Amino acid sequence: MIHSIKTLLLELPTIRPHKLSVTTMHTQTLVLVHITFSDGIEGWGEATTIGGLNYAEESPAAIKTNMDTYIAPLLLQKQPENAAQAMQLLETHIKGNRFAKSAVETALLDGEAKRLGVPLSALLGGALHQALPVAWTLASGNTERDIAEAVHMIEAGRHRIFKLKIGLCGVEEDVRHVLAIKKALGGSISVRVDVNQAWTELEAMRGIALLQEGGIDLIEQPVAAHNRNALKRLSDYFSVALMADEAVLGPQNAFELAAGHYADVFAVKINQAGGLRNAALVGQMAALAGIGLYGGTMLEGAIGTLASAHVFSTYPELAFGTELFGPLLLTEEIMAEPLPYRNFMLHLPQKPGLGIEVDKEKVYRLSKT
Ligand SMILES: O=C(O)C[C@H]1C=CC(=O)O1
Ligand SMILES: [Mn+2]
Repeated sequence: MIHSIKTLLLELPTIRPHKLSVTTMHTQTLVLVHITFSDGIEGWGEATTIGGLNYAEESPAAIKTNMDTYIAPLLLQKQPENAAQAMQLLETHIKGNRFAKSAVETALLDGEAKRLGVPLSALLGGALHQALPVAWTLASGNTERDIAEAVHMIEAGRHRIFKLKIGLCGVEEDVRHVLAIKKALGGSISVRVDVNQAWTELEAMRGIALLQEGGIDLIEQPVAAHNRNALKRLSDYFSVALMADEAVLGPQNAFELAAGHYADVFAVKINQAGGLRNAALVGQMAALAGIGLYGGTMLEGAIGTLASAHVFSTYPELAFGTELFGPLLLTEEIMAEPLPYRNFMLHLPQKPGLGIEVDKEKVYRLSKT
């Protein structure tokens, strides 16, 4: 039985300002869900978004309010027997709120996996990968600083795939910034860009042509998420891989995008998909449609990052790797031990549930409530 559900807000500083076309982040707010069960087992889940309401339609405050006011009381009253029943209950009575649902499902699956003594991925069919490549986002807003940061990451064995956030400056200025970094890092390093919806279709035609010519590997969400027809026209026209990110939501919408081949690659995010099993389904559908997969992040802390890693470990292939670097952007460690990042990869913990213990005393101390 579910004994208690608590939702905590933790606002943690980032290691440097993180500049996107939609906002500049100085902190990240983690919404943690802590479930205790009557047999003494505990489960943890997490939701994050980016820059309040700048990126998506659920804010941290709204996630907590809806958890405390609607979702937790419903689960405590109905006492679903497993995560699948819980998610069906929430689908029936709670419209939207994909991020909150993802956090709850993570906590429930963490608890179930601990009870069974298996890693969380086992409840999703089992892991096909024991380690996942992890990209780093260069977003300091300064070309020289980005190059120095990338060189440091390569030398430290941390990252050799870099994603650059663009879309704030003019197309030509952004392209100059990207190609200067590509040139400085050399041919063996993968450089990609994320436009976060900032370009019109005509700007995208100009920008993508120059980036393709300059050896950039992947162009993420160049146009508005709702403009799926433009994304498809661009994907059909260019040979460089185009990735849908903000456009990819839950399974229903991913099914339509996959069936119509609206992009070459999907960035899958557990929050955007509305949970772990949904994110697993989105990945399987994309794979069936011949669409490449990329393990996306909503800049989660350690809990959401581990949950995402368990999902992505079940994918048949991850042609473009992952960007599960969220905890490395934060100044505070909230787990009993840091996540195992080694040799440019995140290694999946083998212990039951998410696989790494939360530093409970610390998260309660840091939480605002
Ligand atoms: O992909 C996004 O749009 C959001 C996020 C992922 C990495 C990063 O730096 O920002
Ligand atoms: Mn993106």
